[in-house]
Amino acid sequence: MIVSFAEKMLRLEEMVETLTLEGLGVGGESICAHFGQLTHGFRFSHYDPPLNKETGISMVPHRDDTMTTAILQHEVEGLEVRVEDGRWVAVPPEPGTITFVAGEQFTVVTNGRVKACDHRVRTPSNRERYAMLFGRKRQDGVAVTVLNDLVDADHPLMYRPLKHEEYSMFRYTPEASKFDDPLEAYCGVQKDGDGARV
Ligand SMILES: O=C(O)CCC(=O)C(=O)O
Ligand SMILES: [Fe+2]
Repeated sequence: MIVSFAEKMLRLEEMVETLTLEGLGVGGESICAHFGQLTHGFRFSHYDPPLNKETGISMVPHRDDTMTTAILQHEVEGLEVRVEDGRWVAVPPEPGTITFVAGEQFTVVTNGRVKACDHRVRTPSNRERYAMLFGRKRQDGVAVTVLNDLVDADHPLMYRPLKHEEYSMFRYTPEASKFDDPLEAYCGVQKDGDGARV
């Protein structure tokens, strides 16, 4: 059963990614080649009632290190996403709904056109909570690169190839926490006088 569920999730994820990439003008062959370099996995999460009853926060704001993450919330609320004006918006745990959040790898692939989604878990009702997550990311050993279709005179290359295993080690270091955007700091193409890492 879990295998057939995973297959369906994969098909759905491919559909969401395809629509997004096609919408940005990426051709079918590039999308196929990109999909050929991905892998996927499931995670199940259980949250005790939040330790801090006042804030209700049980997962701090973060960006995923995936291409995309599909999130299924089971009955109890919690997922919140940060929208453009900085407000946090709750995503209700409606039965049968799946929320897709873009991860940092998708920002690289789309040459910065799709920003990774800031999200967190906050459960004001202080209830125990379950969620299921289906993530898609680049296979180990294969760097994440910008899709050529998304680089042109109006959209210069924004990211060098991202060695994602190395980045995940850097990502949680004290050095990385100094940056608002550690991805940019790690593999952003150097702009005038800006101190991006090589
Ligand atoms: O539980 C959720 O709704 C989201 C969890 C999450 O963002 C994560 O595990 O990265
Ligand atoms: Fe997340």
